[in-house]
Amino acid sequence: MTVLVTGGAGYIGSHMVWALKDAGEAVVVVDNLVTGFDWALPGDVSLVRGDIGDMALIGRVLKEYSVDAVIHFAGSVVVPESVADPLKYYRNNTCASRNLIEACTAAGVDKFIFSSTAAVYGDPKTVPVGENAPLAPLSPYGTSKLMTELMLRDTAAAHPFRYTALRYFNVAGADPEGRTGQSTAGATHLIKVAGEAALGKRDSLSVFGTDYDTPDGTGVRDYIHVSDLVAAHKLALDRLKDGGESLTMNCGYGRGFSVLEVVDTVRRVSGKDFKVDMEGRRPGDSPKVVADPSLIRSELGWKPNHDDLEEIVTHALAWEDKLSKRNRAE
Ligand SMILES: NC(=O)c1ccc[n+]([C@@H]2O[C@H](COP(=O)([O-])OP(=O)(O)OC[C@H]3O[C@@H](n4cnc5c(N)ncnc54)[C@H](O)[C@@H]3O)[C@@H](O)[C@H]2O)c1
Ligand SMILES: O=c1ccn([C@@H]2O[C@H](COP(=O)(O)OP(=O)(O)O[C@H]3O[C@H](CO)[C@H](O)[C@H](O)[C@H]3O)[C@@H](O)[C@H]2O)c(=O)[nH]1
Repeated sequence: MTVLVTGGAGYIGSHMVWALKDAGEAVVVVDNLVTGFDWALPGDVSLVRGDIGDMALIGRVLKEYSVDAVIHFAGSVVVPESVADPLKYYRNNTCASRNLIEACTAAGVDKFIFSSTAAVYGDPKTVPVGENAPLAPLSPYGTSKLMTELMLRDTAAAHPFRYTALRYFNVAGADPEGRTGQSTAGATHLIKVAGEAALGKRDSLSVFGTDYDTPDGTGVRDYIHVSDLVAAHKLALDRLKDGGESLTMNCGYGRGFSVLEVVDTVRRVSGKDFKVDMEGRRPGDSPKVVADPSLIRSELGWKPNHDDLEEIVTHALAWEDKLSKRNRAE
């Protein structure tokens, strides 16, 4: 029995594939390589290059590889881009996921794990935010993911189909063994951008918004190490295999750091100073988003091993350095 990882050549998906291989699971990846890289995958993993919205292709893959569970990472991920180009997000996140889910029900694949996001909460009234908080995304990205959560809920009510939706908070860092990391070209994520600035790949970093109602006026996020996130998926997969019912859970640590705290940490860990420009707020951004992780801890017995901003930044910088050497060698 094989696990299909969609978006497995991307940042988080490639970490998942390495972790599944480490656990001895058979894996097949479907990725169109729009933002992913085939070299991020272990050499012996099958990569089917194609679109998750292509039902005929997905149907063939589910059958040919005897897939019994899907972990669905493929999608478009940049909040401000979704504000500028909402229909891209409804096409590539909502419509493509719809087709993928239908292909699963048609093939009788009944276990599904979905990459949702803290962006479904928008600007939560209470922080840390629990799963029962009002869902009010501030961006088409968040709405496109919430719509997929709703499709999963309705599909599970109508078909023999069980899912786990994990609402990730801000994923960062890289594989501690240095096998993969975030390689996204033109990345917009704070820790990635700060790492690039520290290594001289960018001239400066912009801080988007300095007048939020937060201790230093900059946005606060719950940064979670990608390896802890991937471990939560493995626990969720095992739970579904044991017959667990559908669940939606936050995946974060329960504490937040401001943009300026992240910048300070990157400067300290790298030993490199870089220029920081104070700018206006970025469209679609929440002031403060921090997880209440009680549910995932109790349901999955999830215990993070890397809840340390310095460690997250250390691994992100180590990968950034490796990526520079790789790009120079090409
Ligand atoms: N990075 C974060 O902080 C974060 C937070 C919350 C949720 N997520 C979610 O996690 C998932 C993975 O994000 P990531 O940061 O690894 O992004 P990424 O861009 O590195 O990975 C996405 C992968 O999906 C592939 N892809 C995109 N559209 C596709 C399609 N239609 N068909 C086939 N392949 C396609 C890309 O080529 C890429 O390899 C996304 O669904 C994202 O919304 C990420
Ligand atoms: O160059 C930058 C980049 C970011 N920020 C700030 O840093 C914080 C984090 O921004 P990111 O772009 O790193 O992440 P987001 O919180 O916007 O979104 C990320 O986390 C979300 C979940 O919280 C989503 O799921 C989404 O996929 C993922 O991009 C925000 O306050 C943002 O304004 C800056 O000041 N400068």
